[in-house]
Amino acid sequence: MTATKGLEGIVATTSSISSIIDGVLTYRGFDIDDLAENASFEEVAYLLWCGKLPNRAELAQLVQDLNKYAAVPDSVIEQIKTYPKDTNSMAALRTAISSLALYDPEANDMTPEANLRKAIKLQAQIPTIIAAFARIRQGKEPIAPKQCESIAENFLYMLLGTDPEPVAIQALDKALVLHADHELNASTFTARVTVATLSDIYSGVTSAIGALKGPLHGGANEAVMAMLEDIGSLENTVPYINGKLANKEKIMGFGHRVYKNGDPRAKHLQKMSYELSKITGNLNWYNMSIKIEEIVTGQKGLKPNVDFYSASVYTSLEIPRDLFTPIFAISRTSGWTAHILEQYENNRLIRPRAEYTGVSGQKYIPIDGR
Ligand SMILES: CC(=O)SCCNC(=O)CCNC(=O)[C@H](O)C(C)(C)COP(=O)(O)OP(=O)(O)OC[C@H]1O[C@@H](n2cnc3c(N)ncnc32)[C@H](O)[C@@H]1OP(=O)(O)O
Ligand SMILES: O=C([O-])CC(=O)C(=O)O
Repeated sequence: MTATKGLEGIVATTSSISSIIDGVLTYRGFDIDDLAENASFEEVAYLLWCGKLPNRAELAQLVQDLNKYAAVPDSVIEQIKTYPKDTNSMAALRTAISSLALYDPEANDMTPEANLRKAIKLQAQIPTIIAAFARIRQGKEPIAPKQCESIAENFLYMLLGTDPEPVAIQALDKALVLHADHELNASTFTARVTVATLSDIYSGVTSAIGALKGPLHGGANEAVMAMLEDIGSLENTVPYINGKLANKEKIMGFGHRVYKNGDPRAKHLQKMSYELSKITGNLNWYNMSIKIEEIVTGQKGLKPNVDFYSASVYTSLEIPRDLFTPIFAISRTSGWTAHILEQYENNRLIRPRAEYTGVSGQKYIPIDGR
């Protein structure tokens, strides 16, 4: 038995949800370029869960359900109030999502109808939790969700406390479409492994959030912004990045396990970053990002991934840096839960093998003899 480091190139499951063959990302057969230009996040979530685009009545029903479930149990909000004020935002989200299960009477109901309903509940409640956490740590009361046409609008409203501008709603909605699913990425694989033991959907999403948190995966978008802030100016960009590359340090937001010729989502986020920067009148982050891309692609051949330009997009939307990865989680909840439903439909325990590299033949020595 020989191990493949990082399971690179291993095909671990079949799935009909999304595909990244030949550098083209599709959700249920629809090209991401088409969806990014035309679909709302709610249409995409429906597509991922149900395998087809919703008609008007189906979409209206989903929006109604998302509004119905968006409020989070008071006990969960009270618990968030007890978190230390400097809690890591992904740790807070992970803990709060896990505790949601305690208050859902159908948490352990494994019927397909209950599981789809729980997927919709999680999709509705995760934005509310993140916005509540963000306000509570500032000493403010959380804002209850209102009846909205979109998760993007409701989230910005609950986070910022004012009705968001249409341009901000559209930008966040498009970012959610772009992040919704991505074949067997690390967090989705994690979710599938968890529920393949026939554990519940809350356990699957809680595990997935833990995997998304890391800077080699979803945590990279926050790390990109930290890097931009550390660089500070366009003049400092070239020496800073050259220094990192000379030290063989990774540049966050570049490279990908599967895409070697570029991530098809990055161009959309780059365009959004430019357009939003023009509106805010601050092109600094965008110009620095372009310069970084020039250097990293020029010297290492590495292309920006989905996390790179999303950092400047979210900053233009006045979203605090440590909420970037939780926003990724809002979007990816649709993909995680679609994969969880698919796993349940045709389940088998996921249990690979390890190539043993330890010592053998040891004999027990009584403790006083060691
Ligand atoms: C939503 C997402 O999850 S997208 C990915 C988000 N993560 C990041 O942006 C973090 C930065 N990028 C990386 O760490 C990697 O490119 C990953 C984790 C995304 C993919 O990793 P892998 O396929 O395992 O590639 P691995 O880390 O082995 O890198 C291969 C080589 O390219 C180099 N490399 C890869 N990414 C980078 C980078 N961002 N900056 C500099 N060098 C890099 C590695 O140092 C390594 O070089 P070596 O062969 O000389 O040792
Ligand atoms: O697929 C991956 O390895 C990471 C990624 O781009 C994603 O999760 O969107």
